[in-house]
Amino acid sequence: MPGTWLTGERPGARTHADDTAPRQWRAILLALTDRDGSDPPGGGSLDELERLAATDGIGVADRMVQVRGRPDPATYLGSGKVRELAELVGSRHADVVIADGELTPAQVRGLEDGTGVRVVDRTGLILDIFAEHARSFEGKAQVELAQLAYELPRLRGHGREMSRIGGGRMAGGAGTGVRGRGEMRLEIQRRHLRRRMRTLREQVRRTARRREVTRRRRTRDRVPSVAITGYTNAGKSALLNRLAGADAEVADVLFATLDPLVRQVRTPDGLTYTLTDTVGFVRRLPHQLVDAFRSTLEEVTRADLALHVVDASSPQATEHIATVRGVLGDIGAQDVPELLVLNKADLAAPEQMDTLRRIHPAAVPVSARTGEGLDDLRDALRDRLAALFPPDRARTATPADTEGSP
Ligand SMILES: Nc1nc2c(ncn2[C@@H]2O[C@H](COP(=O)(O)OP(=O)(O)OP(=O)(O)O)[C@@H](O)[C@H]2O)c(=O)[nH]1
Ligand SMILES: [Mg+2]
Repeated sequence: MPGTWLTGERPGARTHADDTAPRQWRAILLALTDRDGSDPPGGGSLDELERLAATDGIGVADRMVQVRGRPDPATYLGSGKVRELAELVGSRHADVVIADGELTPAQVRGLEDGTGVRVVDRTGLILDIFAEHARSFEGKAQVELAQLAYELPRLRGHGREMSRIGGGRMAGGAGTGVRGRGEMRLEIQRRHLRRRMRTLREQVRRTARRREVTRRRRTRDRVPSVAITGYTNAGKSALLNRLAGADAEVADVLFATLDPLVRQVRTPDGLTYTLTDTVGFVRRLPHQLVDAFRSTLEEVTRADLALHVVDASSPQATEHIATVRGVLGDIGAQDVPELLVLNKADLAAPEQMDTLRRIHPAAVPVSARTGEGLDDLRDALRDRLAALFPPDRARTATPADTEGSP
């Protein structure tokens, strides 16, 4: 499987001249920022990039931020800054440069030529993490699909810009006729990727269809469904474990969960509902992943209620809420009723908790760690479900009965 940028040379696989033991990869984080230093990307953004890097087993040697309105089309940074970056790479013994923004293939090449080390962007890093965490057949197929979508335009020699820069070098005189040999090889590679993508899409579609059948049966039986959603690392899996007595993987890394996990839960007054844990969101979630994971993400779209979990202890809690709602809108889940949960109440500063509660009066503060607030959450869930599924209707009506009625 063609992987992303680290395939075949995972961190730790390298040794340095002065020590023989394998060591962790070291990265320089790179960002462009507007003149006022706000967005993109403020400190929060590079902090998040650092967490993403750590999740992928990469340590951060240093950060470099250039104030610059628009990236240079060839080198991302200005040429003086590229030299500065190369010096930083050398003095910090860095192995890789990770850019917070999205780089064009030309910019990757420009920066790699300028620094002599591997250069990757945020999307490539996130794809790598997803590839490491994919467990199920479906998850792996989705990740590979996203990787191929990312790679397709990055194959050397693609596009108009490349036919000028690289095309001449690759095809120059080596082939016959109008198209050089390099260009033909490229076309074969591209065709191969596209064919593989079609196969993967079909696999993903088949799994999604199977899930759809199960879901339809539950709808017919009027079993309400609650989907846990939220930013990555918010504590979604921890909450599922608390509410459903499940044993979903809980880990202090980003994107620990990629596959939907469904559990049945009974409220104290006997209402049964399903609770689904699924993949978390992140700011600027790569569109290749949104496309590939659409059927997984749509678990929320089909749910009767979205349990939106927020890490209330994060300084970025408000941005995270906005990001999650944005992605939910993108996948067509904006009309699913939401119950907001302010998780990690044990960690959050009291002032921050007060602020969040003021802005979101209906939100329920809980701690999946200590269990605090869980009874309130169970009550809130019961009330919301009872409102959505009045007991008399739940027994008599079927979806077909209500279809088309006002
Ligand atoms: N202090 C504290 N830590 C929590 C709480 N809930 C979860 N955590 C921790 O936060 C980290 C992430 O928890 P998960 O349940 O894996 O988060 P998630 O939302 O499922 O994350 P992904 O699946 O990676 O998107 C873990 O280290 C948990 O132990 C809480 O209420 N308080
Ligand atoms: Mg999880």
